[in-house]
Amino acid sequence: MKEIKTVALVGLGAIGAYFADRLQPVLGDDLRVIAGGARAERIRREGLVINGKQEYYHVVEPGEGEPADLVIFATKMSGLQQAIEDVRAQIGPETLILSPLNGVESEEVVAKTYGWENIVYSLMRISSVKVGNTVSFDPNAAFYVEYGEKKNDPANLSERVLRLKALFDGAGIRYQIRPDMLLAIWEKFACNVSENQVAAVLDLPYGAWGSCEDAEALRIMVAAEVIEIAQKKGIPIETNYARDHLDVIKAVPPRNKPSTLQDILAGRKTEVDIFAGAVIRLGKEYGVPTPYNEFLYHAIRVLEAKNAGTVEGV
Ligand SMILES: NC(=O)C1=CN([C@@H]2O[C@H](COP(=O)(O)OP(=O)(O)OC[C@H]3O[C@@H](n4cnc5c(N)ncnc54)[C@H](OP(=O)(O)O)[C@@H]3O)[C@@H](O)[C@H]2O)C=CC1
Ligand SMILES: CC(C)(CO)C(=O)C(=O)O
Repeated sequence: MKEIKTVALVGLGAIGAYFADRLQPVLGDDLRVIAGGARAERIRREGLVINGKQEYYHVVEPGEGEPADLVIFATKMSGLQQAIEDVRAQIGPETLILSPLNGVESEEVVAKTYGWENIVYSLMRISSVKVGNTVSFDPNAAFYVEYGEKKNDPANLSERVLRLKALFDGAGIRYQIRPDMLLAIWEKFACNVSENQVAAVLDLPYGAWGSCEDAEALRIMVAAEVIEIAQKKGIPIETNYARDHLDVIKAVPPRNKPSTLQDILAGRKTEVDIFAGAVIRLGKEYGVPTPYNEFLYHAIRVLEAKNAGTVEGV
């Protein structure tokens, strides 16, 4: 089995920092952080402070270098297309690709340029926050990557899943290889669409779902639209998935905030287009009405407009 010895990471933000933190100690300069222009200069000059520790990385500019064994996309969806172009020199016929962004579309976007052949499905079950040049996540929390082929038989994993497993084991990156990765991605999507968006509109931390019945009712109503679309697509998600997920949510520190609320509070654009935006589009395609997501889409756009200072009188 061919060892993964070189990794190109594009996106050194909240999620990218988690990978960088774990991969640099085992790969050294063979972890290449891909960045160009002012961003590259800033990363070279300032590095990144991860959980209080100053770190510096081997920065490789777009167009430089040679194919890596693995490319990890860790940008937001709004930056993914540019990242796809910037990482071109790092991608050869054998390069494995992970794009653990939220939403259900990142693999498709990457596949439009590089094909499906080398893409391994993935998502992040982690809560990480980047503010300025510092990233914080609980290093001891049971965070993990879910990854794998579309279908995975634990007794007969594919070679590339095993190559990634060896890398993650060596680097101390926790993971789960789910038997059905499309199911895993849609379960996470149901969480993000309901938790992130309701929390963003009502300014709620994670503690709300287990302690406030009305907040919980909204979470379930919004998730139901995603679950109905997923079931129409043939994804075997349980009708009660969101309700049953409450036990997992209760284990999240009650003060934690989903990333969409963090974006609103920090005055950044949110990822509403890959949450409610995608649900509305897919709802039309599969004949599922999505009124709660339509409401949330516009509500979050209003919050963005307030942040941008374009709502008169605010
Ligand atoms: N944060 C979290 O806890 C979780 C996030 N996710 C998902 O992971 C994805 C990434 O989120 P997150 O890490 O929070 O986002 P961040 O905004 O923290 O990080 C994105 C990083 O990508 C960099 N970037 C953008 N374009 C390029 C490019 N062309 N070349 C190099 N670097 C680039 C940005 O640099 P710059 O700042 O210079 O623009 C930024 O550092 C999202 O889809 C998110 O929903 C999933 C689970 C949890
Ligand atoms: C942290 C987590 C898993 C919460 O839904 C997330 O994906 C986010 O905040 O965007």
